[in-house]
Amino acid sequence: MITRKYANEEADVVIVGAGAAGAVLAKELSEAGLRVVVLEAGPFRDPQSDFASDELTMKNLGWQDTRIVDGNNPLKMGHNNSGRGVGGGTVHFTAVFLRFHESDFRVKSVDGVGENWPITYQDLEPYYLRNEQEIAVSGPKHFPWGSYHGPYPYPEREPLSPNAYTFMQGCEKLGILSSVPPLAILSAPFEGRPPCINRGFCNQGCMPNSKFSTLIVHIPKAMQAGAEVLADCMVTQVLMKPDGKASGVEFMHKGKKYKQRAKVVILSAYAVETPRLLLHSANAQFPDGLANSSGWVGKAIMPHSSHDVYAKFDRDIRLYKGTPVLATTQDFYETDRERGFVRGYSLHAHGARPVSFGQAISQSQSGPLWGKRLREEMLDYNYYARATMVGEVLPNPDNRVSLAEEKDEYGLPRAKVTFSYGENDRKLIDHAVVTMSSILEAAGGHVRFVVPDTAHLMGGCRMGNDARSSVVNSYGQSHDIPNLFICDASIFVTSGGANPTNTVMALALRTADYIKEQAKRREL
Ligand SMILES: Cc1cc2nc3c(=O)[nH]c(=O)nc-3n(C[C@H](O)[C@H](O)[C@H](O)COP(=O)(O)OP(=O)(O)OC[C@H]3O[C@@H](n4cnc5c(N)ncnc54)[C@H](O)[C@@H]3O)c2cc1C
Repeated sequence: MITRKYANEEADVVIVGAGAAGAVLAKELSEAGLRVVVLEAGPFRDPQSDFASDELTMKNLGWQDTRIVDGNNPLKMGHNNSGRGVGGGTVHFTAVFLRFHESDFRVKSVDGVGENWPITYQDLEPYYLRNEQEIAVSGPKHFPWGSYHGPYPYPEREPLSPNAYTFMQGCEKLGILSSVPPLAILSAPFEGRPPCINRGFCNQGCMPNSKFSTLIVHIPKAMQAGAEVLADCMVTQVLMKPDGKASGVEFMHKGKKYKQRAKVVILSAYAVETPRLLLHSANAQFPDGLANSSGWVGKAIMPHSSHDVYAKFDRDIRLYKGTPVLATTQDFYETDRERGFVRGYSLHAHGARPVSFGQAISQSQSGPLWGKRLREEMLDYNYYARATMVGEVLPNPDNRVSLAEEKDEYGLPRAKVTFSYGENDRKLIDHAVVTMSSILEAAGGHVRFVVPDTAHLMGGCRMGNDARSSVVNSYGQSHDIPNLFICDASIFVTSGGANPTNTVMALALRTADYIKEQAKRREL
């Protein structure tokens, strides 16, 4: 049994998923006086007792349910993708907190590929700023790329890790500009939280609370304002009324089924679970799934291409030291036609703990490594530096989330995730791998392993002005069902070449303002 505030009542808003977007919405809407219920599939963790400095144990922060993957480049799911639990992916994310560039919102006009967003950079700018101020992002006095050059609310992080120094050294030798990135990690005390002490366990959950997550920032504020946050509650269906509006959701808690009625339903369950929920909530009125008159639900999912380059040095680097990403370059972000492809990428100096190092090099492009050879290579862990790319992947409707035949423990069809790179994506990756290799070699290293990888899934319910070719409008409101909103990484139209969470949270703030306005005008 769970105790519930609105068991027999209609809440104003029910939010599915307490991750980056869901928690921002919960805070904003409850502080505006709306009666909010948040349903989160995973647990409500306490950083001090539930986070361990242990790579393997903390894999449980990721969404580990089986997904069926196919396509020419099947995606790695699990820890690498969504989070599961209050805070969602922000609990184990690396906290690189970049903005998208102006061109990201207009790729069709600028480069003739993909689709334009229904909003511009200027529409999101005030929300980026609000996010950065609300969580005291630390960053350089002058950030060289994009439209915003700082200053960030808090000073940039010091000291740099040896891996970051090495990356910066290589960049300097090649005339590539590099910088400390903006990070959602404190460089000085803020709201009772201490500055980072460089333990380096950001991807395992930050025990001292120096790294931002919505678990420790937005959710407590939402609860303070009256929001009900129910953990271990897996939403299994969006419920509909005969008039074609959503009436609430059905969810499971400890094997028992419950319903939560609400005036507004918001799905913030990330790029796999949101389309899955819409597709399997199909009914007689919406036989192809909810919000899917366009046929675009599940389509055009995009990871970032995220190949890693590992180079061996004669000196110690010690990839475990410090915050994982302390150096970056966006010199290759914008289209340069001479390179033979459009769009671009960011490069980060990126730390790696021993288990992920071993896993990575065992799957490098030069062939699988195991047994004695893997062990011997791993003994040299301390001498490796690593660079990683965040590469823009173009949207392709064939890359999609659909429903598999196989059922999960709730009797729901599992998500099937299909992904293949296109030609532009492959050329971009090749270019980035050469650039990363040159940087590490210029710093004195010898490239030993190139490891294919992906990160940050986006898309699957893209926003747009045309209801025939998009799922939601620019506020995340479904074109088909006016009281059903989608607000998470699934509404991205293109993927940009930068880590996405600042953009996810900026979109959530904008959607929250829109819903607050609607509530004021009693249009909910
Ligand atoms: C290892 C790693 C490192 C990353 N590093 C960075 C970084 O440095 N910078 C950056 O910008 N981004 C980074 N990201 C990406 C970032 O985590 C995501 O962009 C962000 O969390 C997406 O936000 P979201 O709200 O769409 O989904 P999430 O934050 O994933 O939240 C979705 C929530 O919905 C819940 N949920 C799903 N289905 C249901 C259901 N049916 N019922 C109830 N609840 C449900 C999930 O449990 C989850 O808590 C990283 C991600 C990973 C995995």
